Amino acid sequence: MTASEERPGAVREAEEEQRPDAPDPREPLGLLFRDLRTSPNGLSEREVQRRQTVHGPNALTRRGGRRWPHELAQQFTQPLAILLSLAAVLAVVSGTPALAVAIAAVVVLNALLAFAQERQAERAVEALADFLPERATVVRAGRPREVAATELVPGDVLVVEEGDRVSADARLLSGGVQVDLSALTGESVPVFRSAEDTDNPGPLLDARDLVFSGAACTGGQARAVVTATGMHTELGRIAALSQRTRREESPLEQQVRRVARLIAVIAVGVGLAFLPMGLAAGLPLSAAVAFAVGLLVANVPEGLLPTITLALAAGVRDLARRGAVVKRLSAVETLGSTTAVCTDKTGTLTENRMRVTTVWTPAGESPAKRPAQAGTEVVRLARAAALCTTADPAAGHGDPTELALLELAERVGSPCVPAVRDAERRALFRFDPHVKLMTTADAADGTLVLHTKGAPEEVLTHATRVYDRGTVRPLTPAGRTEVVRTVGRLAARGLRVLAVAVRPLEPRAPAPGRREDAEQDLCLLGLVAMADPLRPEVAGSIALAHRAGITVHVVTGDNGLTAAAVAEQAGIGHRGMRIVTGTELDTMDDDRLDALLARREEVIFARSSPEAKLRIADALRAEGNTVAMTGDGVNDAPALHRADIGVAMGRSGTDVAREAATVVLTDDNFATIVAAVEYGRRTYDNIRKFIVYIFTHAVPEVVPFLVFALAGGAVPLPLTVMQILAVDLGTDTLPALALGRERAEPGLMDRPPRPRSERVIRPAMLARAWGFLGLISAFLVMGGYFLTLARGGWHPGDDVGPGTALHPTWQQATTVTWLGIVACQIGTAFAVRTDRAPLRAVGVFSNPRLLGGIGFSLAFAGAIVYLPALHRLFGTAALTPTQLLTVLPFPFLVWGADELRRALVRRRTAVPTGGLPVEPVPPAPVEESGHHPLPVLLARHGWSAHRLTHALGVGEHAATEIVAHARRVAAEHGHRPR
Ligand SMILES: Nc1ncnc2c1ncn2[C@@H]1O[C@H](COP(=O)(O)OP(=O)(O)OP(=O)(O)O)[C@@H](O)[C@H]1O
Repeated sequence: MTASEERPGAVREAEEEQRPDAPDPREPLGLLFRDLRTSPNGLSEREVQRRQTVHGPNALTRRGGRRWPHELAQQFTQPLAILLSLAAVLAVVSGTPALAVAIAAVVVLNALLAFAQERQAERAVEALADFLPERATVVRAGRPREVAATELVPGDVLVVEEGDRVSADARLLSGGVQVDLSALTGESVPVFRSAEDTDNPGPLLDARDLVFSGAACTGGQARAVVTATGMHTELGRIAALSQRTRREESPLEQQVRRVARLIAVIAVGVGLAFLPMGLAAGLPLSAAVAFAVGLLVANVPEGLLPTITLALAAGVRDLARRGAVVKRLSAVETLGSTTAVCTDKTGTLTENRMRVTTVWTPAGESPAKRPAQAGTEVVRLARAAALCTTADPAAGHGDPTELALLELAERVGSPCVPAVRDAERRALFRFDPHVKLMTTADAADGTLVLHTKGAPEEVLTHATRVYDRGTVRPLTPAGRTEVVRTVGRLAARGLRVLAVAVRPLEPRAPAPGRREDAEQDLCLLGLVAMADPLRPEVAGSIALAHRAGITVHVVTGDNGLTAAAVAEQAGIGHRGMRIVTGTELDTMDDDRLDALLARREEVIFARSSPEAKLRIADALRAEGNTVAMTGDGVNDAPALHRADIGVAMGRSGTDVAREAATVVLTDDNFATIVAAVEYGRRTYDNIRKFIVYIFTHAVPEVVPFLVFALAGGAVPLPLTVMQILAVDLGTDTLPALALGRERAEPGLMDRPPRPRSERVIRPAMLARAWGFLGLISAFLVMGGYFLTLARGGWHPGDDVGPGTALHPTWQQATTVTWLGIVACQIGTAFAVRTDRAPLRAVGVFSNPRLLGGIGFSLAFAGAIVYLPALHRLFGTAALTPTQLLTVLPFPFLVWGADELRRALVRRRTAVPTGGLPVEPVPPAPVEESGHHPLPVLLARHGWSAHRLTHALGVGEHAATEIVAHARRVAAEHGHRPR
């Protein structure tokens, strides 16, 4: 059975669309080269350009059909929309068609708004692809070079390596690779594909010498000729058939949806309960029903969910601009609750710009500055190290460690030309992060020499001899000790140390086929130590992370002392630092690992394997942490999946890691992770802000009805249902959206992380919305209403019905109530901009969107109050200047009251509530946690006297007070003394 027979009919149709001249990828290689008009040397640039015009870009185009009508229709079947539609039907039945039309308008407007916002959110996520252009290595005119994956054409010769994502369908020419084809087959176990396996009668996807676009290469290396690109690839055909999958709802959105439904149920209950009250107050049945419907509409938070989606999408866009590409909307909220970050060292904390600073051979240590200074030992070492590389500076690719070694060889006067090096190479065992070694077999004067470089302890394990001043002698225990001591000394300076060794093979002996055979009986040449500067912004970010209560662990393949020195420079380890090596971790059971991490010390996991990351992520999560974990290699993918937030390096990372991650850093920088946490917190805070804002208006909308009902007919209705709708859907919409883009509140990163279990709507928020801001607003608007009535000569019980003398006064009074609500909501918008801080701390005019939104509200309100055409619809009347003046102070009163409340809250909890405030100071020497009671006390909370005085410049007396305070704060936050 062939591949096409196996696949469904629709696939076959898609297949028929294939270009008639497309060659069969399984035909003999010679024929395939002829049909594709190419050769193992690849195409010329000119030919590539020509083919690009013929075949178009190598990209998938969406052919999912028009889906928007379906998506729009879905908005009308949401429970809240159905509820409101029922309310509209009720309004028709009760004889108030205007209200029914208004509610229907609400439903339609809301659906349109939600639809537009959903699409914008989707587009924000889709647009992220632009931030992560895929690259591919191709051989063109005989030379390998990196190009954008979209530029690939059939006939290109592709180089596929571990960690790459295959970007076109291709037939292997040489080598073998392990590929994960799950994107095409759903089967996640990697399969081996080799140029040698050419006998493939089965389905196309099973052909053992083919690789396909969308596959991830998890091991090996191969060259392959591209047979199909873009929509003609197997992946393209699947994409052509598949529908766009619906975006998954984030936990936050789910929570809010549940709350919105709950509130809707309450609203229905309240509406029903007030129906008899309305009747008792003397209303006719139709008016009572309209009144119940009004209450219902007032309480249903229709606009909440789309506004949240939009705020998250805005967060995604802002983060992308800041260098963190977030692949799921929900990641924005998870980022905000991060409690632990596990970071790589090289490239994330450091710049990944290596330079060899010291070379050690048994002849001594040398700074290896100029050829003249380099002895023959140094030159021999540098040459061996340079031969054991795959980097090519001219082609613009290569591991910085290797680039540094090539540069060293050049510096000491023995440059290594990559093309010659590669031509002389007979075997290559790439750097393996598990064994931490790399070995090559290179031809030299008719014989082969094995060159090995790697982590010193690993090289030492496989070395039996040492090259010492012109002679080869056995590596004695004393000799080993000296090497180990030297490594320790260099590593303690923060240098990355590699050992270099060789083994010449017997004349005419073949290159070893297995790594184990190559890496044995080595002759040690010496050590190279390289410096990799700390990124300048890292220390500040670590301090910020500490202030925000986030623990930073380093998980590195490097030496513990090197990592500790770098960590120390970065300020990691403020509460104490532990170094755990890979071997120690292997012997540690899960309970001990949990106990270690529960101590809240920062841990350096040195010489760790990628699998260790998975264990560490699990242990941290078991401790209740929200874990962000960085990674760049193929083997990091499981840990990136398992962490709450997998962070891949966009520049240096492999495609596989980028795919597994939730966040991709386009600048590989640790500082961006902390910035992303800050954005996450800010977005979450902003969502809470507009929730408070939207909830607040329910009170001044419900209270007028209550007063009316409870007054038993003595007080005329202060607010009409249409007026409620004008607030909910007119004046409140834009300010709510604008609050979603509010700046960060000062102290945002001085708070401890939000516990995972905490709900987005906290009781304190409801208390503030309903019990404080809402009540004040209700009090003010009712005051305005009665004042207007009284000024017009009204007494309780007077008839204000149409045709009576008091009717115009009543209309003006309801207008005052309505405008009062609008005014109070303006005050509320300013009040909710901060949760604790005074508004001046963020700037009264610092959110131009909000000012614009309020401007719109005012214009809308002006139209409703003064445009006669709208008076009938909304039951409003033009106000006199005096009446306007009644409403004028409302925003200031609401806002001012909340400023006072916040000032009181701040006084009650005067200290930053976060983890203890920490300055980026050098870690205290261990002896300091000695016998003096003060340091002991401080150390219990992660502080030492030295650090305290150093950080704050205070004397011992002040320090004592601070410690006492620190203890109180720590106790309040559940930090038990250790
Ligand atoms: N290209 C290489 N060839 C040989 N040995 C290497 C090579 N790169 C690194 N090493 C050795 O392996 C050790 C571990 O390197 P690895 O790349 O796994 O970790 P790292 O990059 O230092 O740490 P991190 O995980 O923080 O990025 C290094 O300390 C070095 O001794």
